[in-house]
Order: sequence, then C-alpha cells, then structure tokens
Amino acid sequence: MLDHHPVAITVEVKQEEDIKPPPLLVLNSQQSDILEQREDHELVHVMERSLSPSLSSVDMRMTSSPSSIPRRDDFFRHERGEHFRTQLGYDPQILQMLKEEHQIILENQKNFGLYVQEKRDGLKRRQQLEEELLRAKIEVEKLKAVRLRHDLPEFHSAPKEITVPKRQEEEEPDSLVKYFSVVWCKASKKKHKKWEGDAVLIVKGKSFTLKDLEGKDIGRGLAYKFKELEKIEEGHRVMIGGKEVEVMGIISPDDFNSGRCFQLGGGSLAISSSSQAAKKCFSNPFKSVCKPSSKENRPNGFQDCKPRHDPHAQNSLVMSRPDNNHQWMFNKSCSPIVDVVIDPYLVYHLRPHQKEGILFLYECVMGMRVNGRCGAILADEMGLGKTLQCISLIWTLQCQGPYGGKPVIKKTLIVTPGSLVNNWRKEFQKWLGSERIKVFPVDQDHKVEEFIKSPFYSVLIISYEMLLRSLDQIKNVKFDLLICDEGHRLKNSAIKTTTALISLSCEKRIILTGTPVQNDLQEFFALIDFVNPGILGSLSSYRKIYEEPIILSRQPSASEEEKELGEKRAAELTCLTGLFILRRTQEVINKYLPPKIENVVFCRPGALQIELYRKLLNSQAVRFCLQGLLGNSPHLICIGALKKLCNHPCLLFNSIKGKECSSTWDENEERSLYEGLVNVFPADYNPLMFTEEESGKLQVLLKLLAVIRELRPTEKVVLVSNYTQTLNILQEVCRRHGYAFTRLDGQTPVSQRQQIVDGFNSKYSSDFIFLLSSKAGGVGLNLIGGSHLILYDIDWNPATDIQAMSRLWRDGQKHPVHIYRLLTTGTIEEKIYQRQISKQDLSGAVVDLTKTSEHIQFSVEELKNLFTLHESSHCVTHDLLDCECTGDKDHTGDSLEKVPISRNCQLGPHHQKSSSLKPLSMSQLKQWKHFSGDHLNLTDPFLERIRENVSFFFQNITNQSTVI
Ligand SMILES: Nc1ncnc2c1ncn2[C@@H]1O[C@H](COP(=O)(O)OP(=O)(O)OP(=O)(O)O)[C@@H](O)[C@H]1O
Ligand SMILES: [Mg+2]
Repeated sequence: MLDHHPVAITVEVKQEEDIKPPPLLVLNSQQSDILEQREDHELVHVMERSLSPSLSSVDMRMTSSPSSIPRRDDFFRHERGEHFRTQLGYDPQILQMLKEEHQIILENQKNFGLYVQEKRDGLKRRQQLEEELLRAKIEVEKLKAVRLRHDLPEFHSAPKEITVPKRQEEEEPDSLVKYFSVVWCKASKKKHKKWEGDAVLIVKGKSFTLKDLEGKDIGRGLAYKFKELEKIEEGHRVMIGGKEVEVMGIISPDDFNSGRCFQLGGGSLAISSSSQAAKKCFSNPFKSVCKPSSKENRPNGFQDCKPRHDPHAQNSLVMSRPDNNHQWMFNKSCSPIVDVVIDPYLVYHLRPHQKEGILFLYECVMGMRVNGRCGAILADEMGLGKTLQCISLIWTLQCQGPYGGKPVIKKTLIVTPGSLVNNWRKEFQKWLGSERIKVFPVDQDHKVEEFIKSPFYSVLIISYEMLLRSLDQIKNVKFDLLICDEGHRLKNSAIKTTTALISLSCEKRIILTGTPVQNDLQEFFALIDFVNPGILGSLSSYRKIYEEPIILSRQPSASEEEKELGEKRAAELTCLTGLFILRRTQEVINKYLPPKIENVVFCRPGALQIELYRKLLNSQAVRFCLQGLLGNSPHLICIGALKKLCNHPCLLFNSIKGKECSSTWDENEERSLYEGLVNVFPADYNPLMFTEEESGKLQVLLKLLAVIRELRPTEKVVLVSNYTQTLNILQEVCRRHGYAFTRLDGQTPVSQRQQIVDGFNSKYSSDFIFLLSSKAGGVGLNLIGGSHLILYDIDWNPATDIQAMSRLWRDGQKHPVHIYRLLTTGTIEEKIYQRQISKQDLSGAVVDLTKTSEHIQFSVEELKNLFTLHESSHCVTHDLLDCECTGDKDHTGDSLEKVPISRNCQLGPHHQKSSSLKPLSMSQLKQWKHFSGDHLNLTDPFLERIRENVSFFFQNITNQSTVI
C-alpha cells in the first residue's frame, strides 16, 4: 500500500496579488493541517492536509531558479488521486538570504504565494537546503492548525460548470464508476466560495453520491447526462442536492476501495518515511550503524557528541537514525545526531525477536513509524519477554537520544495487574541490577506521594486499581512514557481505567498484551485509539469506513462487490495499524525451551459419581431445561452441579446442604435439581471426611503426585483449578499426604503474590505443590520453578487453560515440562473439551479471557448432548474423531490433512500465523499419539502408574530433541 520512495517537494515562488505579506516559511512538509499565517514574523508552516497517506516520505526542496511562474490553477495539484493545496510564505529576512543564495525570483517580496509540487528526485538538493537552513538557525516557533477552507483565497480560475439537464436522453452504460475528491459548500452565487468541507464523490452509472470524510452520505443525484459525467475532471463544478461541489482530483478505485481516501478527514494519517527504515532494519538491525561523527550529521558549529555505547562493536544493537523529516520536526536546536545504542549488557541476553521488538518499540515511540504518532501495541504471545523488551527501551530512552545524545524520557509510568507489580520490579532488577535504574513499585507500604517527593525514582509501577485511587496525585507528575501491561483491558474506551490513563496526556503509550487484539473490531478500535488517538478518525467514521463494510462482507448473504470491498478495507486497516502493532508467536522461542509433553487424561468416574450423575440428569430441572421450559439460564445451574460432581461429590453435597433451607425462586429451581440426591450419599456422609476414591480424577491426581515425587524428587508441580472450593479439597489432600504446598488464589493479597511466586520458584524452597486458581493468578505469572502442571478441571474458555499452561513452559525453564489435563470420561468435562477444540466453537471469541460460560448460547440440541452421560465409552472425544483405531496400541491419526487453526478474527485471515498457544482443533488432536488405559506397553512411566484409573490418553510432545 505504501509508496516508500522518497519524494521531494519542489518549492517555487510566485507572485500573488491579494495576499497579505505572509511572514512564513515552510520547514516541514509533513504537517497534515493548514497552519495559520502569523503576522509576527514567526516561521510557520502552511500546508493543508495535503500529503496523502500513500506517501511514505515527503521532503522539501527549493528550486534555485524556477523555470516558470506557475499559473493560478497550478495551486491545485493532483497526485495519485490526492490533492493538496499549499500556501507558503517567508520571513522577509530569510527571504533575503534565500534570494541571495538561490537567486529566487521575487517580483514583490511582500506579496507572493508558493507553488509546491511533488517530485521524486531532489534528495541531494534537499540536504543542501537543510544544511543552509540549519546554518541560519531557523526555528519553527509555532505550528497552529486552521482549516484552509476558512480563509485561503482562491487561486484557481473559475472552473467550468457542468450543466445538469433535467432529463437524460442517451443510453449510457451503468458500469461507469469513478471517484473524485471534492470540496463542497451550499449553493450560492458568490464568486469567492467558502468551502465547507471535503468529500468524496462517487459517480456510478448515471448517479452521484457524495460522502463526507467520515463515510456518511451527504448528497445524492440522479439522471445526469452520461457524456457530461464522463467529462468530469479536476476543476469541474457540479450541483448535488443543493450543494455546490468542486472536483479537486481523481481518486483511484484502489484508494476508494481501501478507504484511504477518507482518512484525510478525521484521522489524517501521514506515514513517516522512517517506516521504511523500520521495515528494512528488521532483517538486520546492526546494519543501521552509522558513524557518529559523519559529516552528514554535523551541522556547522556543533561539536561531536559521542554515543553512549560503541555502535561499531560486535553485536551492537543500534536504533534507527531519525530521517530528515524527523529532524525537521524534533531537532529544533539543531543538535548533532548521535547513535542510540542498546546497552551491551542487555544485548548479551536478548533473543533475536526481542532485539527486533526493541527496535520496533523505539521507532514507534519516537514517532518514526507513523508520523507524529508515538503509540505502539506489543502483542507478542505469552512468555516472549515483553517485560524485558520494555525494560530495555526504558533504560535506553532514559539515558540516550538521537539529538545531541539528550535523553528522550525522564519518567515512565507502568500500569499492570496487581499481581504483576512486583514481577516488574524483579524483572528490572534481574536485567539491570538495582543501581542503574530506580523503580518505585506502589503497594500498601509505598505510596505514590513518596515517588513524587523523591527525585530518585524514574519509573513508577502501579496496579490498575491503585492508579484509579491515586489518579489525582499521578496527574501531578509529567510522565514521558506510559506502559500498560496486560493492556487488553483497555479495549473499552468508556471504562474508568481508560479515561484515567488518557487524562494523563502522555504521548508515548505502549500497550502490552498476550491476547490477540483483532477479534472484535470495536475493541480493536479502542486499543488503537488509545495508543494513537484519532489515527483511525472518529469512532463513527471508523464504523462507516471499516467496520460496517468488513462485517457486511462476512455475512453469508454478502454480494461479490461487498465481499471485495470488505476484504480491501480489512487489508487496509491491517496494513495501517500493522505499522505500530507487533505480534510474534511462541514459535520464536521454542528452540530455547525444553520439551513439552502434553497429556489429556480421561479418568474413569467413581461409582458414587456415576450414580449421582444419573440422578442429576433425571432431575426435573434438567428435563425442563431440555424442553426449554425455564427461563433465567437454569442450564447454568445444572452445568455447575455436574462440574462440581466431576471434581468431587463432596462439593455437590455441600451445595445440596446449602440450599436445603433456602426459599428464593432461583434457589427453588436449584433445589429441584438436587431433589433426592442426598439419599444417594451414605447416611453418615461427612464432606470434610471425603475419600479419594469418590472421585476418579482425584485418584488419578494422587497417583500422579506420588509417581512424580518418586521419579523426580526435585521437581515441582503446579496444580490448577478454576474453583476455590476445589482448591480447598486439593489442599486438604496435600495436607493428608504430607506434600508441602503454597497457594495463590483470588483471596491472596496482591502484596504477597510475588513473594509466594518467588518462594516457589526458588531452588531452596521445600514446596512441592503450587495450588493456583487460574482465574485469579494466571495472567502474566512466571512459575518456572514447576515442571509439572496438572489442570484439575476445565474451563469453557481455552484461553484460561492456555494461560495457565504457559506459566511453566517459558524462558528460563530448565526441565522438560509435563502437562496433564484431567477429564472425567463420558461426562460434561469431555463435552467442554470438545467444545474448546472443535472448529465450530472457535468461531466465538473464545481466546478472550473475559468470556465465560454465561456468554455462551446453547441450542436445545447442544444441551441434550451436554446432559448425556456416556457410560460405556472409553473416550467420547476419540469416538468423535472418526479414527479407525481401537485404542489398544499407540496410534497417531493417519490423516495428513492439517487443518489450520482458525480464530475468529474480524479482520479476516490476514497475517495469521500458526501458534502453539492457540486452541487445538479436532483434526490436530487426531495427530496426537493416543491409546487406551488398557494398552499393554506404556512407555511413559508417569502414565504407566496412573493407567488403572484411566480409560484413555492423548499425548503430544513438542521440542522432543531440545537439550537445554
Ligand atoms: N532473553 C531472555 N533470556 C532468558 N530469560 C528471558 C529472556 N527474556 C525473557 N525471559 C524470561 O522469560 C519469562 C517470561 O517473560 P515475560 O514475563 O516478560 O513474558 P511476557 O511476554 O510478559 O508474557 P505474558 O504475556 O505471559 O505476560 C520471564 O521469566 C523472563 O525473565
Ligand atoms: Mg507479561
């Protein structure tokens, strides 16, 4: 989409009669608005939102001797369907200088205009001019935007009018489709029009449609003469629905289809020339090394500034140099350009993808990728070291800068979930020690006031909750860089946290998230708009230009034309935002990770479980559910009861007892579900004295813990459940068997969380088991101290389980990682698992952690399936795979068809890479090794030991040959 050729603008001078002496000078060709002319001899750039986003590089050049004085009409130029108007003026003193040096023909120094034209050459000349201007120490004082249409005199000659006949006489083809950029105003006889707005004119067959730059229809016309329509060109005027419209230029079908022609309105996008540098550098960041003292960067009168680290050293990581546009904008004091070099101390540890990530973040926050925008989204998958990439960036920007070496930032604000505040502090310490950078994590004992008072600290780390509480104080600090960890929570622009962060008015904003950000187009907009406000225009224009066509094109009923438009708009959106979003998948670090052995273990239910299960399915509540007779989601209560039963019957017993004496409507319903159940339990049943045999999964768990202890006495286990009550049972089991444990759940005070994690990760810790509530603590934690992960129950949302799994298999893990997912054979747990992995169900936004079973709609058919117990099957999931094996020997599905994992991305299939962290599909599961529990030769010693209670296994090994 982008044109990456450098483009030069030639500036010529022409006399113009009725312009006041404009004491102005163009210094910057990248401003997107017209800037007010100032009377007070300030140097101000005047240019309307002229430069199309398709120009990636625009430079300015001054001709020494213009060959011709342009005509009035020449003020309107059309390049690649975009028009621009420019009026430029000079400070008289500068003009005098330029006149002497460039022999500029000025017939009248007081009155003139300038004519600007794009050219693809002139680079050399531009550099000369820059140096001359730098020598003259010209400073741009103020840039202030006004709309050209309000006060720019008309320089063009009266355009030809189209006479629109009332009746059409000719037969014309309907196929004529043309697009024009236009300006419009209410119809009037005035010679000097006051144009009210820009618009896009669509000529289709015999009709006109006029759309404003937000994509809204603002006029329609019909029955024009085909010949007249065909003749429309630049300068023509047309009347449409009481509006006078003047054609400014042709828009190519491509620019229309992609939506580019609209962006000049709300969120004018000027793509910086550096974005090409960004792309080019990725393959080898080291190539961008430039000599710090090369003549090119040394304006006269400045002494050399040395880079902080040697850019020529082996393995040095040097950031991109600012291009000339950037220098025009940000190097107002004409400081020498100095290479920004990442501290070799850090580089030594960085993975290649992290080097790229740092370069990317640097270019984004420096405004080098998208002109004037300093936001970025780093959406690397979990465990790729987003923290280290940010720490490297902060450390670099805090000590260095490209202009005279002056640091770019002073203070950084890191906002993160409470459980990760201390993790950030630790990571700073891990990578930079405690001397280089002083970070201040806010907790109960360390209040924001302390940070404000002390000049000592440069980085404030605070939880989202605390941020809201301390907002007033935080607003008093000027932060230069804002990092929002697990920032997908900002996907709603209306929530307090987002508005609070926006109110801090820090320009350089980074969102970190391991969750894909493109699943929902509105949430996507909110994240984009947070990091780079206004870049996609207003929400309403975004909806019209992108969201509606894209969603429409995905409807089964969409026409070919709608499909094509939707796809192009989606591609354009991906392309625009791709400049400041970076996502890499787990594969990039696989080679640094030990093997991962994943097992899905189908555990036979205990006798009590089966009896209770049958009874539950026969209850009146379940029957009513299946007849669709009850409102108010009674199925959720039934599902909840079945899940509890799978975990342990005593959990169900507690619920039954709890509801016995209640009388509300809801609870009545629940009571009807439990009716007669208590009689199934032994008469003297005491839930506190639960036995392990009562639950199939618990039996497997205990055998598993025993064999791990025996075969790997130094290794540790992370035991995950979604329910606190289940964790209580697991904790009791640990106690009974003398397994030392630690526990982190929703109740654990935030201030203690890191301590608990550190304790477990420490090699001196005696804890064998880490009891983790996946919902409370999954996100962002590093639990590399453990090498066995047991998922005791299953969540509807695969993202919850994936989050938990990636806590162990991440950078720093020294042992092969064993993952065991326990499912009760034939029960609802298998159904949930199937739902997780079946393709059909991936069409929901299941990768979103915020989605729970309450968001899932079930048809009566699906409920029937959920509420069926398959007592005779070894593994219903295997039965569904259509696999011909009987499970009596190792078997790997022979179907070679590899179905790509798909995720519901509203932007379509663009740039989707495979990932080990995405939920797997049915056909992929078929590729896993699988065998029944009765299989004679189990080679895995852990599985061998638990087989007695297991009906079926699936196993997959990643990185089998990695040696760490
Ligand atoms: N280059 C590296 N060498 C060794 N260990 C590393 C490296 N980079 C990161 N790590 C370690 O990898 C672990 C994961 O890093 P980090 O927590 O930053 O991941 P993340 O991308 O933020 O993942 P999540 O999305 O889960 O929060 C940390 O323990 C970190 O110290
Ligand atoms: Mg993280």
